[in-house]
Amino acid sequence: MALTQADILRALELVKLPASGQSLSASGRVADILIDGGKVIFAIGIDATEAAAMEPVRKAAESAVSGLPGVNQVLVGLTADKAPSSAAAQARQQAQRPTPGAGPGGPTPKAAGVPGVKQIIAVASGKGGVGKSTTTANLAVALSVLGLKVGVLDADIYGPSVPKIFGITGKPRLVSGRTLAPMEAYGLKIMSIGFLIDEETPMIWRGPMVISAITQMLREVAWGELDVLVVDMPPGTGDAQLTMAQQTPLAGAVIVSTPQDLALLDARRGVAMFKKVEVPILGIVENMSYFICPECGTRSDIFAHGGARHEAERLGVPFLGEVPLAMPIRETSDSGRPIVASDPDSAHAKAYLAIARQVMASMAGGAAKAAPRIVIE
Ligand SMILES: Nc1ncnc2c1ncn2[C@@H]1O[C@H](COP(=O)(O)OP(=O)(O)OP(=O)(O)O)[C@@H](O)[C@H]1O
Repeated sequence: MALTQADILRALELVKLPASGQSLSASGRVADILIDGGKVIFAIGIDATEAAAMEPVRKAAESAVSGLPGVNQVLVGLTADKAPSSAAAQARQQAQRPTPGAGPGGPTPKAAGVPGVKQIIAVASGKGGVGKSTTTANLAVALSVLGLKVGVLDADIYGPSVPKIFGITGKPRLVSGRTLAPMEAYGLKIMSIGFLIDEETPMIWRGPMVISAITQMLREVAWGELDVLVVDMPPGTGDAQLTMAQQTPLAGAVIVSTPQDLALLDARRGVAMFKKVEVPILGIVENMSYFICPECGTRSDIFAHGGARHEAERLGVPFLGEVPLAMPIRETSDSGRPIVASDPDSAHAKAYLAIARQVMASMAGGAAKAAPRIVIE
């Protein structure tokens, strides 16, 4: 007999919520049950502040449903559509804000959220394809060249490309229990959501898995001691991105944009999203800013370069620097050798190093505190 949603809900009657003792099925929190042959996927709705407390419930739900006849794979995600209460957000903010004047190389800031990791920063973009992952990778290598211990967490559920940019093949190995060893490249510790989510998992099922996957990548990876963990966020400003920004103990966010008007509108939305969850903006990077002809050396400002600098000024957030549209950046990024690692003396690598210095300065200064209120038009 084919499995039905009623079978799933019956199995979930055995799973109790820790606070109330109510059964998970009766709580009304189970949503989006999808049954595909022997594969079952569903979400458990939570308040964003409950993520850690509800993780055992998620695991119990997974094992209860795994026990049903005919089930051969179960994926359960926690989803939060409510922002954490403002008191909780404030407490989180205070705990994470770097001590004034303390960069990642300086005195240890208070609770960074993940043991051993001093600061976690996000690299985000309001839309896809603007070069966010290329920027993440080169910024991470540049921070390491500047003397920091750096990790990269690829949280781009829609197109995890960090393994490719760093030329990583294979999967991380288990070190103990559920703890995974990060992969390593160019002296960085690297973990990607691509290692955890099956490539064939349809996009609509990825959203519900976001919180569990992020929690797992933050807490169940042996990161060791890091000065900074750079998170490559999924592009855009939808629910998945907002949930992720809430669930990751971020010290700040870098927004990548191209100079086009449309991309800048998206960048503005990105800035607004982080403000909403009270994550400081470290600044905006203008990628594919201008083009230098490799034949004649002539510079062309294809999209009226300088738009992002102007936008940053308008929004009252730091402008971190510009990166040209350049063949060597694309070639090295697409062949697993980020340019800052493979050609550190090139002008392009220097552009990323200058941005990394700005990011360090922004982190040390507690980011854009005096930014004006942002209204999305
Ligand atoms: N400054 C640059 N010059 C030339 N090519 C670039 C530059 N930045 C990124 N690229 C290229 O553009 C493509 C998209 O870049 P990337 O994957 O970093 O973007 P993304 O914003 O992370 O995309 P997605 O939204 O798909 O995750 C890649 O082929 C990359 O090599």
